[in-house]
Amino acid sequence: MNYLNKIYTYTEGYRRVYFLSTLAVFGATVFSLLTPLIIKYIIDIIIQNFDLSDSYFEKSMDFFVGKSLLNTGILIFFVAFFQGGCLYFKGKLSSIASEGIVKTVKDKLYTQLQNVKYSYFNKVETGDLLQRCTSDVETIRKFLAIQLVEVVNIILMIIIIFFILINLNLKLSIIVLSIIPLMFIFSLYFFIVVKKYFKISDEAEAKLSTILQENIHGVRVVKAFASEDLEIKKFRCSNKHYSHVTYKLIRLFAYYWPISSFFSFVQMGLVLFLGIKWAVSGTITMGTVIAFGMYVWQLEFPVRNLGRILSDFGKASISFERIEEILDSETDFNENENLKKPQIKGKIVFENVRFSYIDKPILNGISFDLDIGETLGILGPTGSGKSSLIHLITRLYDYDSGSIKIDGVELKEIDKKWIRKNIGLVLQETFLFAKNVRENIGITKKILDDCDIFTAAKTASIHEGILNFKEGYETQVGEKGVSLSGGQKQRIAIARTIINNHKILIFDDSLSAVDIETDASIRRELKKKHSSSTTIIISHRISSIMDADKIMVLEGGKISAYGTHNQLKDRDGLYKRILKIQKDGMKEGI
Ligand SMILES: Nc1ncnc2c1ncn2[C@@H]1O[C@H](COP(=O)(O)OP(=O)(O)OP(=O)(O)O)[C@@H](O)[C@H]1O
Repeated sequence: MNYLNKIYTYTEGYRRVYFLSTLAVFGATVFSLLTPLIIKYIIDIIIQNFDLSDSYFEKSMDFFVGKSLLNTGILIFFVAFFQGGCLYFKGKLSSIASEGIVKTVKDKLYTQLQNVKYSYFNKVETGDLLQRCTSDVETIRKFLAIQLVEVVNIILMIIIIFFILINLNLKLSIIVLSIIPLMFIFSLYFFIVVKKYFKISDEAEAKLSTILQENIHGVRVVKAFASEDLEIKKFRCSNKHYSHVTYKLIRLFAYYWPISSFFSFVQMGLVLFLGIKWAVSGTITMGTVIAFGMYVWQLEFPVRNLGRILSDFGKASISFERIEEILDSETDFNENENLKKPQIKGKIVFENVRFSYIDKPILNGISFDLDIGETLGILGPTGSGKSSLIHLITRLYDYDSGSIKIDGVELKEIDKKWIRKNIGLVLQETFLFAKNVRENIGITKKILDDCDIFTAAKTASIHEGILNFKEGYETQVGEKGVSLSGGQKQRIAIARTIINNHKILIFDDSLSAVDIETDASIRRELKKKHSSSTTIIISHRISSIMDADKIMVLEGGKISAYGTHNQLKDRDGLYKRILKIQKDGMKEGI
């Protein structure tokens, strides 16, 4: 029930509406339970002309409607009208409350996903995350809007009917009501069994969404490798597992309904058999038997539905746990930390920096320094730790030991958001948003200024290219728009980064998809317009880094060579070898 406490915390701001909706439930329940008593009054007092009993209800009826059938009919009409009114308000108010609460949950989820640690996304699958943010949230909405209110309704109904039946006839009510605990225990047992299967089913559905999402995302790779058959097989296997689990759930429900029907039939059978027998012998009135029958009938569906609602409680609790897992995950930003927000000028000093992913050592004693406005080129084989190094500068990961200072301030003492806002990073993988080119370039700007956008695009050597698009800067990119070449996407991503005139610029292999000439032109423009920015360029292409003030060769997480192009070009080692390979390749026109 811990999750109920948590849900309670989310109801803040909507508790009054929820309370009013509970009152409406109460009203609807009370009105719905009046009808059988009125019918009993009609049969016993109006038709059979029995004497009034001691019951307050019959005395009140006699006072208000007398023995008139017409007046009683009008009363039934009003009871139905008020019951309908209460049901309307119940639906309306519980929907307002549940929608409001779900909105809060969605806002919290989205904010949390923006703030979770960068490393969080290494261990979660996108399909699973999407499922948590959509169908799990929907399960919570249904729980709050329908099931919770329904449970209150059923419990109220059982309590009120219990008191009415006891007052009508103690013996018959004990026999009839003794079936309810059996039904409840059965429902509870069912709920416990089914909860396990709901979790398995949710996980299977998430797996299926992940495969689907991955496949749609990577459809080009699948087609290029002609691996459609393999993908279909993978999907079918997952789909089979999902339908197997769902089938198990359906089978469990298929057992549930006949068994709970059996309980209901026994209950109704007892009322009819004993009630009519006692009515014939004159122990109770026929009106009482009919009222009993109506109450048992009224209870039948809610009590039978209790198991289903309880099982949905199970589903909601699983969904809630899955949502809580996201909300409880560690975030990157701690408001209480009160970290520094120094003005960033661009001096970077690494001293004996070591870093590992959990227990996998990646960087081993990295030391170098960069003055304001200097350019560092980093070269190294795949997996040597180049990206990891720049992830440390932006505090996407924190170093284990050693020191990184930005303008003399220890990096770990600088606010993460602040440092990221002050560093322009072009990532290795280019991602563009499903917006137009103009919006993509200015996505980090509050106000889109065309002049800034054009300047950034010109520096990234993409301005002319954009103007050649049919709709120019208004051209949609991303899923709905035209397909851009890899180089065009990279250059838009570069423009998006440099538009902010950061004092530190980092390019993580972000010129790999452009030709050598464009690469040189972009670097020339950068030097001209961002000469005061400290720049780090990671590249596998010597020509991209040869003009840098300093060049670092990274091998196996260690600096194997450090210097200028002139110092490294003749020194034995990786740099010289790659230079030769690339020179030879150019000569051969590769
Ligand atoms: N999130 C991660 N968790 C665990 N290991 C990781 C993670 N990211 C990278 N690695 C590992 O760290 C090592 C260095 O990776 P990194 O991305 O820094 O290399 P790189 O030099 O940038 O490679 P490339 O030139 O291919 O981009 C690799 O062995 C990689 O497998």
